[in-house]
Amino acid sequence: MACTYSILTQGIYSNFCLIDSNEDRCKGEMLDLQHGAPFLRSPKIESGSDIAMSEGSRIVIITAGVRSLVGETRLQLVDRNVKIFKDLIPKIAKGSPDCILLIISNPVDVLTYISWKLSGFPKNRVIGSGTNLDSMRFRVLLAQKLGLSPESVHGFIIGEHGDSSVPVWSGVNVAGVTLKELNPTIGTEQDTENFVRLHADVVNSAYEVIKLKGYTSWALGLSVASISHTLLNNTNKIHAVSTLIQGHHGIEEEVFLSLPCVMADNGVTHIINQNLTPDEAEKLRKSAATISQIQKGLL
Ligand SMILES: NC(=O)C1=CN([C@@H]2O[C@H](COP(=O)(O)OP(=O)(O)OC[C@H]3O[C@@H](n4cnc5c(N)ncnc54)[C@H](O)[C@@H]3O)[C@@H](O)[C@H]2O)C=CC1
Ligand SMILES: CC(=O)C(=O)O
Repeated sequence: MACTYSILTQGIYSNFCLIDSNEDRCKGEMLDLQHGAPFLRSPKIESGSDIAMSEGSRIVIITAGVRSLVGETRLQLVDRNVKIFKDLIPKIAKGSPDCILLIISNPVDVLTYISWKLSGFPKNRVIGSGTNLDSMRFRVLLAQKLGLSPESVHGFIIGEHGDSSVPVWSGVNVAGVTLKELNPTIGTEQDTENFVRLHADVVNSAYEVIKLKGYTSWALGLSVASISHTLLNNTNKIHAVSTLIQGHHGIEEEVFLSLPCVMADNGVTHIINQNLTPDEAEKLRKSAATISQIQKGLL
C-alpha cells in the first residue's frame, strides 16, 4: 500500500489492480483509497484475490509474502516466500507476458532470481528493488553527518539487500569531491571520523524500524515509486537495483544482486561498471557466494 500510495500521490500512474489473498483487507484498502479519488486525479483502482485480474499489466510489483519478525533476517523468510512465488509467478507471466516484474518481497535478491527462472522473461524485465532503498538510507545518514541535503550527497550501497551489502566508499562524493580523497581511511575501522558506523546503521535500519513499528513501509514505497517513474517515463535514470550480475566484478555465479543500473521502459538497459577497490569487489563476491549457496535446491 505504501508503494501504491507513493505512486498515486506523486501522479506517476493512476491505473491499479491490487491483489491480495486476503480479499477483505485488500478491498478495505481499495475503498479507502477510492474515497480520496478527487484529490488523486480520479485514479482507476480495482482489488481482488484473483491474479487473473492483473492481466495485461505494464508493471507487476510483488510484495506478497511473509515479513520479518523482530530480529529475523530477510534470508530466514526464503522457504515460505519461494513457495508463494512458485504459485504466483507462472500465473503472472502468463497473464502479463510483456510486463516488467518488480520484486519487493524478501529475500528480494533470491526471489528476483526465482522470478526470472519461473517467468522465462528476459533478464532486463525482472528487477528487484534491491539496494535502491539502502542507498537512500546511506545518503540520508551521510547527509546528516555532513550537514547537507541528501540530494547533494552521492553514494551507492551494492550487493545484497541485507546483511552482506557493500558500501562503495571509494565513490562517495559531494559535488564531485570524493570523500576518500579527503579521508583515505573512510569506511575502515582506522577512520577517526567513524564513517564506517553509517553502513552498520544502514544494515540495522530495517531491524530498528521493525522493532519500533513492526514493519517498514514509507521509504520503500517512495523508492519503488521512483523506480516506477523511471520505467514508465523511459528516463534512463540510474538506480541500484537487483539484476543478473554474473560476469561483473569477477562474479561467476548466476545471482541477482544490486549494482547501479540504467533503467528505461524495457527495464534494465545497462549495468554501470563502477571502479571498485579490490576490497569492495571481494565483499561483493562474498555476497554473491552467500546468495548462490542459499539458492541451491530452491527450484
Ligand atoms: N525489499 C524491501 O526493501 C522491502 C521488502 N519488504 C518485504 O515485503 C514483503 C511484504 O511485507 P509487508 O507488506 O510488510 O507484509 P504484510 O503482511 O503487510 O503484507 C503481505 C501481504 O501478502 C499477502 N499474501 C500472502 N500470500 C499471498 C499470495 N499467495 N497471493 C497474494 N497475496 C498474498 C498477505 O495476505 C498480506 O496482505 C515481506 O517479504 C517484506 O520483508 C518489506 C519492506 C521493504
Ligand atoms: C524490510 C526491508 O527489507 C527493509 O525495510 O529494508
